[in-house]
Amino acid sequence: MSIEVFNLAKHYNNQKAVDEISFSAKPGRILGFLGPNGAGKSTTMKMLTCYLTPSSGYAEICGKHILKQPLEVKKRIGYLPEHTPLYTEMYVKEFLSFVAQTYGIKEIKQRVEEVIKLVGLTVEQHKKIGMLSKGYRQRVGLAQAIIHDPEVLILDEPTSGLDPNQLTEVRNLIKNLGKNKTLIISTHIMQEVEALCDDIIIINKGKLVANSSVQALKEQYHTDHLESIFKQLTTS
Ligand SMILES: Nc1ncnc2c1ncn2[C@@H]1O[C@H](COP(=O)(O)OP(=O)(O)OP(=O)(O)O)[C@@H](O)[C@H]1O
Repeated sequence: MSIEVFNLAKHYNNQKAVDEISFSAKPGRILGFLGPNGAGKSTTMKMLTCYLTPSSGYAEICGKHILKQPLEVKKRIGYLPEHTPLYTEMYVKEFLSFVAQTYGIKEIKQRVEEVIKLVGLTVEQHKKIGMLSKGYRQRVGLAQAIIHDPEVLILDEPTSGLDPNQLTEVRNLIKNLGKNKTLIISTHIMQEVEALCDDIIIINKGKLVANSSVQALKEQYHTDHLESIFKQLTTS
C-alpha cells in the first residue's frame, strides 16, 4: 500500500471536520474521494500532504509517517490543492524551474521541458502564469505536482472549471499518470469517477460512509447510478 490512513481526525473547536477515518490506496489504481461540500475532503488531503496537523490519528505515505517524517513524505507526494497558489507574476518555465529547484532536481531544464510536454502546456509555455486561462493554470498546477516524479499524487478537484475539451485532455492525462502511481482525486463529478476511478471512498460530515471498488459499490446497491448511491449515503 502506498497510502495507509489510521483513524485520522481534525477538529475545529467543536466541529469534527474529519472524524477518525481509515482507508488505504494502492499503486496503479485511482481512488475517487467523494463527499458533499464541507464533508472534509480538502482537510483530509491537507493532512496527508503534511500541510495540516491532525488532531489525532496518522497516515503513512510509502511507509513514511506524516507526523514523524514530513520531509520524506513530501518527496514522495505530488499535491494539487483546490486553489493552487501559483505565482502569477512568474513565467511558466521560471515557476516550474523554481519548483524543480526546491526538490533538488538535477537536470532542471530538461525536466521542465518534459513536464510542459506531458501536461500539454507547450503552446502557452512562454507566458506569465497570470496571463493563462483557468484550464492552463490548472495544467501548471499539475506540472508542479508531478515535476519530481512522485509515487503518490493527490489532486483536489483537478478538473473544476475546465471547458469540455480541456476536461477530456486533463482526464486522459490523469488516467495515464494513474497507471504507475497511486492517485487520489477528489471530485463532485460522477462521470469523472466513472471515467477515471477504480476505487471510491465517500465521506459525509467527516465520517467514512463508503470504501470499496466502484464495481463492488454498484453491486452492493444494485444500481449503476453512482449519483443515487451518493445521495443515499450523504443525505442522512
Ligand atoms: N481553517 C478552518 N477553520 C474552521 N473550520 C474549517 C477550516 N477549514 C475547514 N473548515 C471546516 O471543515 C469542514 C470541512 O471542510 P473541507 O474544506 O475539508 O470540505 P470539502 O469536503 O473539501 O468541501 P468542498 O467540497 O466544498 O470543497 C467544513 O465545515 C469547513 O467549514
